[in-house]
Amino acid sequence: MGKKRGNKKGPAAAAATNQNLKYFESDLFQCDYSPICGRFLKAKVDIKKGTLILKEKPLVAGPKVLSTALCVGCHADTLKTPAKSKCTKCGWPMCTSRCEDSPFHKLDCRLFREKKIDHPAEIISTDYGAIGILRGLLLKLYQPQEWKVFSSLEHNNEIRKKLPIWLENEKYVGKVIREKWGLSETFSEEEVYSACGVYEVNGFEIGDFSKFGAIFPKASMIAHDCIPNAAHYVNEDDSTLEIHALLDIPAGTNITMCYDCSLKGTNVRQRTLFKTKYFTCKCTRCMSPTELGSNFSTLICTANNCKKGQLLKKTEDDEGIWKCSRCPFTMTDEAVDKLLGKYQATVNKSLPNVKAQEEFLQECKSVFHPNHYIPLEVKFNLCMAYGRENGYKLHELSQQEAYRKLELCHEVLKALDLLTPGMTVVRGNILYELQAAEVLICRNLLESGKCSKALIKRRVQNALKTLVEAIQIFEICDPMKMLAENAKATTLIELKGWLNSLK
Ligand SMILES: C[S@@+](CC[C@H](N)C(=O)[O-])C[C@H]1O[C@@H](n2cnc3c(N)ncnc32)[C@H](O)[C@@H]1O
Repeated sequence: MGKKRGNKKGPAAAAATNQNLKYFESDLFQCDYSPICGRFLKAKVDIKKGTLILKEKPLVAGPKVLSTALCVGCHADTLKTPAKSKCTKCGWPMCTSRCEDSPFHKLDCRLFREKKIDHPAEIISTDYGAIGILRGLLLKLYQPQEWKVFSSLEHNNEIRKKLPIWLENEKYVGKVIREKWGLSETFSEEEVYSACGVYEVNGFEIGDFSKFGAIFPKASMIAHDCIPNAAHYVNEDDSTLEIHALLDIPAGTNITMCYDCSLKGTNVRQRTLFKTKYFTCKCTRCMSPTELGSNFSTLICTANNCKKGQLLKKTEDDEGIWKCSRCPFTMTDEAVDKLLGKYQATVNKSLPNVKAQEEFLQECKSVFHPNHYIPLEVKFNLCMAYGRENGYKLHELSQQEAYRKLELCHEVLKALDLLTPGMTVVRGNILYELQAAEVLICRNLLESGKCSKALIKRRVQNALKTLVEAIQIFEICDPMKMLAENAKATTLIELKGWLNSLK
């Protein structure tokens, strides 16, 4: 991680306090300001977990910087599915004439028409990636009220200016908008770079994750925390964003989201947050070397005469040295990152089945604490894979495999309870798999006659509760709503029926 980076807000954020904070308020929350994280949202009343805190339509949305060849209406990749049509008004490429109705294309369509700006002649052009930023800038010309909101959003220019991203913005956005499209009189350099920053710092990814970003001003006021109490989901059909409470949020408490990778270790989270949002998180989890006792980043000492001690980084240690708890062995941050990168690459690419994942977990034992995020990710994958992968069915699991699935689900849940408690989708998935394993075990036990009916009934009652909790989580998460409906219509009814028959 190298040197600590200060988070003190610069003039842009200070100026933002002069903006009408009321714009960002609702019955449930108010907007406040701190010199460390700028504006943030705070609960006005007690908010119960599962509550819909906010539902918002995008202020603007468009392709992300560096996107190539796409439909300017629906943003489909026209390299994969060639554009068959053109916008009848501005002539830019579109999949079909239906894409012309896209609300996102209105402002750029008007400008391209008025200024006679033609689409790039080349099939592959990164100019398309400047359209998202242009759409933000066009609020200045066509929607001044919305421009006030857009231009008040945090851009972190003071930090971005010193990073390679600034040159990338200049090459792929500044030059395209101001020089190629001839808009240097219309938009100053400062405005273009600030709009780039607003997208980077506040943008939510929707649709094809790598290509399409949107600005939801109210949601973007929510501060980051590595143990968040709220989460967002985007409805892909109408691009609305919903924020739900993952936990009970008492009145006066900050509403927080995890901007990225809550299920990674501190080194990875901090690096990603700085790279994408330009700040260093100082939440309680980041400040705790053991990540609040979870050992999510803890390594096992590999020194020949030790192999037992735990390797931790003291967060106040500027040099980023990892020290063994039992011997003088140390590792640098760079060496740790290299090690993590190597194991993460294996997890991402070369564990094709349950057997390979179980073997990998054995290998991990000499390097990582059992709760380290890398073995934990594999354990999560295994929870989902046992009885599901490659066409092999849940009821085909042996009793031993079902117990293994159950054990893994409990292990993962324990870590989630510490680090991402509440109604997260990950928790919903694990609960769903846990009840499935438990029900299978109970059916086998009943058949074998090795367990009393009363005990089996108690276990099935618990499995039912677990299933209900999983369904409640899926119901608030847009991409999982269908699964919730299916589970209610089938699994839940079957389980209740079975429980009734266990008299
Ligand atoms: C999406 S914006 C949040 C709204 C912003 N605070 C504002 O006033 O417009 C994200 C930026 O807010 C700041 N921020 C959010 N959470 C933070 C935290 N936990 N610690 C420090 N800065 C934070 C960072 O500058 C980050 O890049």
